[in-house]
Amino acid sequence: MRHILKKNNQITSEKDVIITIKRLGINGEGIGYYKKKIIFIPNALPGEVVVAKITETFPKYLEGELIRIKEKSPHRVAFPKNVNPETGGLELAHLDYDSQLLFKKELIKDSLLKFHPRNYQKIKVKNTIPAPKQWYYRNKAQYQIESIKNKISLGMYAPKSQKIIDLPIMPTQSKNTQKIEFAIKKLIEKMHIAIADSRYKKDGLKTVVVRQSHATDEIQVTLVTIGKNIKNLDKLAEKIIELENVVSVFQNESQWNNPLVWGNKTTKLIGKNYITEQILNKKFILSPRAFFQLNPEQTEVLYSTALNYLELNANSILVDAYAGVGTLGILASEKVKQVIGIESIPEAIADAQFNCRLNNVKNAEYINGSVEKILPQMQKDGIAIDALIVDPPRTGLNKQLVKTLLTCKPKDFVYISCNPSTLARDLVLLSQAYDVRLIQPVDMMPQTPRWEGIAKLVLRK
Ligand SMILES: C[S@@+](CC[C@H](N)C(=O)[O-])C[C@H]1O[C@@H](n2cnc3c(N)ncnc32)[C@H](O)[C@@H]1O
Repeated sequence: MRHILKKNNQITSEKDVIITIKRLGINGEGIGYYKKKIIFIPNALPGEVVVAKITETFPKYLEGELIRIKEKSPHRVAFPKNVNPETGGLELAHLDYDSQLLFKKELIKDSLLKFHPRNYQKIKVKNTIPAPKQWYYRNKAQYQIESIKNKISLGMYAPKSQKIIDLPIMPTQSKNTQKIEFAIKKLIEKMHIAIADSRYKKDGLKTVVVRQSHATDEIQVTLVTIGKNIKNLDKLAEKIIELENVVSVFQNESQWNNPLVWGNKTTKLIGKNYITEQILNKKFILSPRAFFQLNPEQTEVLYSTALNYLELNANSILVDAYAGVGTLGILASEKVKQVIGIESIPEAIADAQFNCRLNNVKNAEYINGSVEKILPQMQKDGIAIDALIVDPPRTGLNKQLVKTLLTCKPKDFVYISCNPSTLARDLVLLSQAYDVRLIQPVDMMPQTPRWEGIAKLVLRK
């Protein structure tokens, strides 16, 4: 047994243990048991017998680090070559792709079993739809930047660490977005741009976001800064826009006390106001802060599958709740009488309204505000909703909102979710009035445990 000094200066023991891995956890870690206590071991696979080091002890569970594999899973594949194994976002890269798809089907089945919405045993969970590309699919890179002893690092934090992996090779990130991040780092070094430093609360550059349109190749760069006046930032923007495919550079201002990457104020430094993306037969403009799926090719599959689950007709009033830049509503607009979109970010609403004009859509209206406030108001105003799409963030639907839905009762209802736990939780209440006909997982993020799926709900007669 070795002894280590922990972060909180307590001496604890650290020892190697042999664990049989039973299943994968929600974050893709192997799960086993040590002395009847659950232990999470990243990079270990079900069926494997591994030697692990216990790294953290909590009252209800342990965390471990994989030291050696004694018995290997037949589903283990080689981790991509030349990639730093500390790089985050590749939690399942050591598992073959068919098993990744199965894992994503099992994730939602496990959540249904945990929360058991009405008739959960009868809910049909379909096989996960595979992504067209398993590698190099991500269209947006959001890299942090730091300068320590005059050495600049631009990249992502290693999991559970404050260490930035400098210019990581990310085999899920599109090659162009990586190339532009690398080129921007060189410019920052050459032009001596100030880097934000939390130790001395020194203002400067904090994050470099590069997003590329799959349809047009246009690249939008956003420089997130702490503070407004960063010396030579405009000159840096002039250099960045000369890089291949870059059409605009923005500055987003954040503050030290902001726990999020993005601050509230975004201003254009140079170039176009937006980039244009295309999904199926419709075009969408994207301003820097607007949400857009990270895997554009698979987004077409996600959206067309979701819309096919709705029985829309020329008399339908469709509500697209959590509308982003209006994608789903605009794609459905030809089939319905009216689309009403609800979205909380004002810039996304402006994009959605522009997108309607761009696609000559005249029967869609976008309302800025929270779904929790706008839907009850619509109900008070006597607007009868025939069909509803909700596509909320990971937290799922607020309980009060679910109660509103149970009283306004749209006949057709599709729930797009990025979190199987909150989906299963919300289905408990929703299944009081709705039958959950099926759940279709769609793999938007190969090599990661990130989950996306669609639930089709039909009002019970
Ligand atoms: C998962 S995204 C979906 C966007 C869009 N449906 C798409 O696929 O591009 C969730 C969206 O909901 C918005 N949002 C988050 N909370 C909200 C709320 N309480 N009310 C309205 N919109 C909200 C976010 O700004 C984001 O655009």
